[in-house]
Amino acid sequence: MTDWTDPDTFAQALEHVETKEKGNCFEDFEEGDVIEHDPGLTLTQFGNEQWMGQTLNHDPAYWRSDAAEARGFEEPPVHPDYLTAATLGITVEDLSEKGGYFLGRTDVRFPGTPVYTGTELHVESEVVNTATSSSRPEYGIVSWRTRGKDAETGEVLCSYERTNMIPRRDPVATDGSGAAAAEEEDDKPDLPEVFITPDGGYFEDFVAALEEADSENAAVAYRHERGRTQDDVTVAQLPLSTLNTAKQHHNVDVMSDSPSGDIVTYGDVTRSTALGHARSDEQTWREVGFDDESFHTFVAVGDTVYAFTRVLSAEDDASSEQAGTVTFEHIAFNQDDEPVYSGTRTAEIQKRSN
Ligand SMILES: C/C(=C\C(=O)O)C(=O)SCCNC(=O)CCNC(=O)[C@H](O)C(C)(C)COP(=O)(O)OP(=O)(O)OC[C@H]1O[C@@H](n2cnc3c(N)ncnc32)[C@H](O)[C@@H]1OP(=O)(O)O
Repeated sequence: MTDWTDPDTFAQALEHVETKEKGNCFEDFEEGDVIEHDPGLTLTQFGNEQWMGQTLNHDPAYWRSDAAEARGFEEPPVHPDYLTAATLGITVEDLSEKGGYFLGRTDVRFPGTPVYTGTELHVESEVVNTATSSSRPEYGIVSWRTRGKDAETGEVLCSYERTNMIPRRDPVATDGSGAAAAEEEDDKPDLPEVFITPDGGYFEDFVAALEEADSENAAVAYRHERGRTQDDVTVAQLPLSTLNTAKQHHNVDVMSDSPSGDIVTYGDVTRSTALGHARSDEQTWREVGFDDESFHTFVAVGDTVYAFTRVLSAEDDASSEQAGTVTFEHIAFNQDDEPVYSGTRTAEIQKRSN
């Protein structure tokens, strides 16, 4: 009788069997397709606190009732970074589990916030674009519009457009024009002469720094001191806690043979950590949205995520008298000073006068 667990026999069996595949390839996506994601999760206090704790998002309004009430919340709400990460995590099984990297995201908005713990999340995505990668014949580039909804009321809580590389079933011939164009780019830096750091983290501090920068060849740009070295918790545990099944985060065996050569940090962990560092140096009132987010290179276990901020504009038009609106560009970078993430963020920042 054949012993299927004999190593030689088993190796032969493995060679002959089919693998029941998970996820979809590039060819499976067509513009206009709408995908209702089956996974869903309850946004729990534990999940919220685990995410915020590990990414250094320690703003007391999300942890303590008195601080929450002082900011106009009924109770400590679900953090927008956790809501975003959970919305995306739920989509991975259908959209990107096959592999291929999260390249970028834009138009991240929270129409239904504040969201409180206990809310059940139901997510759907629509394919908005499919494109050939001119530099990587084994991949295509797909963009989806995703909406995370309150499963009970249908209210949209979080919405964004995201772009990934997705493996093709069949590689195509490409002209390599993408890479060639990149090489031709004139990359002479055009940095200002002066870099200004705001005196504090209130709205008025950002306004004053921008006014100072306006009068000379200067930018309001600075780095944050905190760093967070990536470990098993941030790389594997946090994405799985959002039901993100991307093999990039938890399958060392498969990833040893991939462009990164190792498991890598979930893009939402990288950006939330960098944003946590930035927020620790400001008086946030509310998060408004994020645009033009890009993931430039991999972050792996042992890498340290730091943050750099450039202040782009400040307007006195917030939803509350107690705050003003500030737009930032945040760049997450590693221990070798390489940018790993960048994006613009609009947030309402408390006024000192209140
Ligand atoms: C949730 C999740 C996974 C999931 O979801 O399951 C994750 O968290 S995973 C971890 C987070 N993620 C990363 O760790 C990736 C970091 N990144 C890189 O390591 C490099 O980016 C690369 C190795 C992937 C590629 O390297 P690279 O080939 O040198 O990169 P590029 O040439 O810049 O991009 C190639 C083509 O993507 C086009 N492109 C780039 N960015 C955008 C954008 N924002 N929108 C639209 N198109 C874009 C580009 O225009 C080019 O197109 P062409 O092929 O046509 O030229």
